[in-house]
Amino acid sequence: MTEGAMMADEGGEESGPFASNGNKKTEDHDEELESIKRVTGEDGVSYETLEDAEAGNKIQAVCPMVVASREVKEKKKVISFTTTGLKDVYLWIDIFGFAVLDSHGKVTRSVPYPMLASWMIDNDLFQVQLVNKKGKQKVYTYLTGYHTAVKIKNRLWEYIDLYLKHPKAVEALQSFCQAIEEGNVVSTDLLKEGIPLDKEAFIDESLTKAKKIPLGTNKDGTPKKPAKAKAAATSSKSPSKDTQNLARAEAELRTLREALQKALEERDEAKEKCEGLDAQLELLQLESKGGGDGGEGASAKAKQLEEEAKQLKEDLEFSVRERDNLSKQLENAMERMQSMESGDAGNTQQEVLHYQQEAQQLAALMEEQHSIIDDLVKAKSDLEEQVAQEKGGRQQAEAIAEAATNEAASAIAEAQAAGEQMQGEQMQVVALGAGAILEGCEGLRRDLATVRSEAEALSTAVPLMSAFALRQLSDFMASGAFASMRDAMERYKRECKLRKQLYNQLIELRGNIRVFCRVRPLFGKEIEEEEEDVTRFPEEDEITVLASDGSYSRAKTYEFDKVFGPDSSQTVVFQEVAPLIASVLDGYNFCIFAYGQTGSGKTHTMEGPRDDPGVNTRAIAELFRLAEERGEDYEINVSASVLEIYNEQLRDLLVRDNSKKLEAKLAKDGSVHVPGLTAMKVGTPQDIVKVMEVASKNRAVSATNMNEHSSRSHAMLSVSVMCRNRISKQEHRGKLHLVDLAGSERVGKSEATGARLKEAQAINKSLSSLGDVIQALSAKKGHVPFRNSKLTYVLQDSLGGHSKVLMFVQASPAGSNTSETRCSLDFAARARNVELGQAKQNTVRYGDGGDNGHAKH
Ligand SMILES: Nc1ncnc2c1ncn2[C@@H]1O[C@H](COP(=O)(O)OP(=O)(O)OP(=O)(O)O)[C@@H](O)[C@H]1O
Repeated sequence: MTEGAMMADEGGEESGPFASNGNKKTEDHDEELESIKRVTGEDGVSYETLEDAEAGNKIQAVCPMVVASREVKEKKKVISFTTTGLKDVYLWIDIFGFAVLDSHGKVTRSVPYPMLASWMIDNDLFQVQLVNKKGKQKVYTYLTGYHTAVKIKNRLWEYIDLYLKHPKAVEALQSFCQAIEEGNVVSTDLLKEGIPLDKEAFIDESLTKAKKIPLGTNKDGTPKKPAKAKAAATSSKSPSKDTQNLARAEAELRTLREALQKALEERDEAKEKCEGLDAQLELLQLESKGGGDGGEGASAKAKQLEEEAKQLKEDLEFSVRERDNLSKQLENAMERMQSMESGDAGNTQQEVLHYQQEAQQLAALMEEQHSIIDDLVKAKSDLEEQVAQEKGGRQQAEAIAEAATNEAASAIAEAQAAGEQMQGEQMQVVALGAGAILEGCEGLRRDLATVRSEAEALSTAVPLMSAFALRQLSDFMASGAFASMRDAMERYKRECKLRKQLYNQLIELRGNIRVFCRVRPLFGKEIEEEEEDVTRFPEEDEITVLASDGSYSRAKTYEFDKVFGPDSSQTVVFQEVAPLIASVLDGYNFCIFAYGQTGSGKTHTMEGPRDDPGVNTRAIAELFRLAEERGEDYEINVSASVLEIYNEQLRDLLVRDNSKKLEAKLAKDGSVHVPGLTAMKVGTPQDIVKVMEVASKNRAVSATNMNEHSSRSHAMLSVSVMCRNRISKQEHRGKLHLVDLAGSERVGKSEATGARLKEAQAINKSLSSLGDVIQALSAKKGHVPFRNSKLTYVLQDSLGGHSKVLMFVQASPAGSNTSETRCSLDFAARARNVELGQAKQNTVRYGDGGDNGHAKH
């Protein structure tokens, strides 16, 4: 502990935070301390006091003499003190004493007190550990604002500089550094424990503090018990034990004081000796410099004395260190006694903890402020940069503008000069031009006369030439050449037809899905809004879709089995379907479905208007026509059912109450049945119209808006045909599915909410499942996901079960529908690649127990 503190205790006197020892050698010290006291206040040095002192600029200021290092580990290196902002600086400062400054900041006196206390600055936390006037160690924590912290820090650097300039301070500092080197430094904080630390432990302890861990750790580095708890534990002990402890501590203290006193005496003695020897040495050196006979002897003596002095100095240093150790032990003993007398230590500890908490909060705030300041600084520099750039740019622009102005001026001048010259030249040009025009007119007049005479010649030649041509033509037609040309043309047509037939046969064999594309005409609103028609038909059975603006930039051409343009009538379309219908009578399953976005004409193609029916009615009429053609030998039974798939539920559209739940079932032979679905017997083509009407009515019952509803559900008209050959006793059972799918553009659209969202999701699910099924079929995958939706499940025996399939891909020609049209055509192109395999005929001999009653009436 400090000399001063110890002596104050001894003498029973107290003189401020740093007590005097009453020793005559330190009398001056006492005075100095008194003067310090005036500005330091009762509790020790506080920044505010210094500030006040300086603000008045009258009285002397007191500052701590410190050694500090930004890196605690480099504590011994006290030379470089550069400041780089507070943020990342953990500053550990040890006070060696106090320097007294005058109003100009000059050190007038210094009072070195090595190892008196420690200061720590961590951002806005400014902590001072001092020894109060009772010689008791106390921690004072000052929470400062950012700017104050900066000032304190800067001030400390100033103090350090001043301190280092002061010879006494340097001396103290050197001994301190040496003490650190030798590992004899005792942390002030750990003096309480009376444990002298080695250098490493000291550094570790310092680092712990720098990291803001509550003050005080045990020797092994574990956190100490809070003082309060300690106090509580102590209070629970019996009073006699406390008394014993106190007595023991007093005895220890006495012993230590004695030892210290002895050490001090030894030191003073050694110092005196040393000073005497120094004086002698000086004298001898002077003598030896002066020369003479005795020079050599004197010089030898001087050397010997120098050796002695050196030895004594070392002894002195050793005793100083010894004394310091003893001081520390003494301080520790005193501390322990005091903590037994009062709960002060606990209070201090609590105080420290409290301040540390507040400090942490403030540190967080500071952090925030720092980042704001950093942002502001950055913004400022950005702005400055911008301003500089703009300045540069403006200067450049001004230079360019000036150059342009100059150029313009010279151009104007040149233009004026040229203008004047041109006026004369222009006159000449005009005169020349007029001459040329006159000449041209002359030439034209001459040409006109020639043309007139030629026309007259021709008017007489043409009748003669046409008579000649007619004669030639009749000769040619009469000749064999014309006949052979006509033959060639007919042969070509036949070839084409044959090729088509062969192709169809190939399709038939492979079982490819046939794809017919039909483009509807632009209608009403689209014409009004002058929408672009983006479809072109470059070749037969080819369609090109242009970009939405009608350009060929992203044109894509598709080839299908048949392509019908907007002018194609229902009759023309059906002509292509009709040949396939016969297969139903022969016991084949045939599925025709229409795919496309809403309003692309699916219903028009499949159902069509009453006065111009579509595929459904025409197909059934064709069935009856073919049956009739087959004559008496055949017995034909036709029945129809209409199924709707709405929101992934099956509905029977031939009954009024369609609340009955229907489920599709897959039979062992791979055919799909819907148990409970009504099948109506159809005897004539007109009957199918009635069936359609019933279905339409029942569909309308469950929907507020029929048209809207039709776009959001799939409708499937299934016609079952039983055709018996009375002679061969063969029975063919064929099925014709006619499917009008929901609008495909709903796939992926999700803006809908509530009921619409549910519908959209259901359509999405079923059509994407259809896509997956098509994909799996075209990739010839082993597993085809028919079960993923009701639609694909119902179509399983058409798409996967040796059925013939025809797909109508419907397209809108409007530019606004380009992307939907492309999607539909891409989908159809994929479908066209699907090879379902050769269709299977369902034939039984009805006399052999085949089931006849598959139709319900
Ligand atoms: N080829 C065509 N010739 C003349 N008009 C047509 C043609 N195709 C469709 N239309 C007309 O276009 C409109 C929309 O056609 P349609 O109702 O058949 O479309 P859709 O694809 O079935 O629509 P949704 O998916 O909503 O049921 C109807 O007024 C229909 O008469």
